[in-house]
Amino acid sequence: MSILIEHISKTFGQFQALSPLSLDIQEGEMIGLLGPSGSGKTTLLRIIAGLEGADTGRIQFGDRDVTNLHVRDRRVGFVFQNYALFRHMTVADNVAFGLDVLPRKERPSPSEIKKRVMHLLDMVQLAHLANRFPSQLSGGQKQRIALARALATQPEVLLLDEPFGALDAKVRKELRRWLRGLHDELGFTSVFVTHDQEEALELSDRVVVMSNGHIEQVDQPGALYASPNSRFVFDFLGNANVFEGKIENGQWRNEQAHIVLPKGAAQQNGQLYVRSHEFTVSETATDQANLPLKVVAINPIGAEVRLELSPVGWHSKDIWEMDLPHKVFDKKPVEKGQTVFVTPKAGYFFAQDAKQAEPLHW
Ligand SMILES: Nc1ncnc2c1ncn2[C@@H]1O[C@H](COP(=O)(O)OP(=O)(O)OP(=O)(O)O)[C@@H](O)[C@H]1O
Repeated sequence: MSILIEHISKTFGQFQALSPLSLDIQEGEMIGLLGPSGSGKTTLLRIIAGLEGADTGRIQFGDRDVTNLHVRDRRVGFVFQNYALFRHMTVADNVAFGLDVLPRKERPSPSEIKKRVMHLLDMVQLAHLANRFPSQLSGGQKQRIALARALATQPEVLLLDEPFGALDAKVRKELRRWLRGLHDELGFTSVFVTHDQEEALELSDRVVVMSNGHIEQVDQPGALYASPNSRFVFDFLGNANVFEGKIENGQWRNEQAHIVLPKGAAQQNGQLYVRSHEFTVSETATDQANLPLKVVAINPIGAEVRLELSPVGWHSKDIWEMDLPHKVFDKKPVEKGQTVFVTPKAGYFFAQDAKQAEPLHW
């Protein structure tokens, strides 16, 4: 089922939670709504669901205008972060719930409901827990039951609000893959809310990046990472470090630090965004850059070592982060308190008032 969102806006009192925004979701797509807290993700999801009314605009599911349709008539499945299972019902009864409450003429027979529930429990690989109560399940199991329950009425649209937010990193990753598999197998359309960029990039066909009640960018994960269209998206996706430079003799200068412009770069003041893996590190300045930084922390993170670096003799809004493969770090280990020099290999440059970044390579 495709979903068309046109000029949807929402205010709570004086507060504009959503500015008029539009979005076209294809049938069978998995869309991630990504953004910082308060950016309007949940509000948009609730409006799609029919749990919240919009002030302006309209929503269409396929050819059906559902703008004024009650939540129960929209035929969407929901999954929330906090499972929302009924504590006094068994797992099987929880999954059957959506079918049990259907109006009589739409409700399948008790034996058909039983069959469907067992099929769903098989699908989420928890048939052996059918007679347990929610309190006897782990968080990951509860969330899979919540998903089975949401799918029981065979919705064509599945809406998920931070579905894995309360789970630990490993279970979260497993459930993500499993959800993606289920989505592809059953072919429904999914919209999920997350503030975890890794989750959004890994799971979505397209990511909708939101801030302050509007959409900043909609793109496939790879395109979003390669071509962020604003400072906000750049900051929000991936660890970007910012060097703010004034142009002087073909260099960007920031107090004692400087970077030589790459060939072809326009001579303008602005901000250079450099991702945390796009540097080299050395004990002295290079011909290309003099960017001294003091090592304030060294953290092994998975396959890489992350250095936290504080500028020496120049200013930056944030601590810089640099990710090095263990092999590179082990060859020439640095120590906490030491001053090192970094040299960018690539970056994106935002000229003073420009909205669009220019990709740069040295
Ligand atoms: N019922 C409400 N009454 C008043 N303000 C609300 C209401 N619901 C949401 N808001 C406000 O609207 C803004 C957007 O909220 P929303 O829950 O959509 O954000 P979000 O991006 O989902 O955030 P989070 O990641 O923290 O859940 C917030 O500033 C929130 O305080």
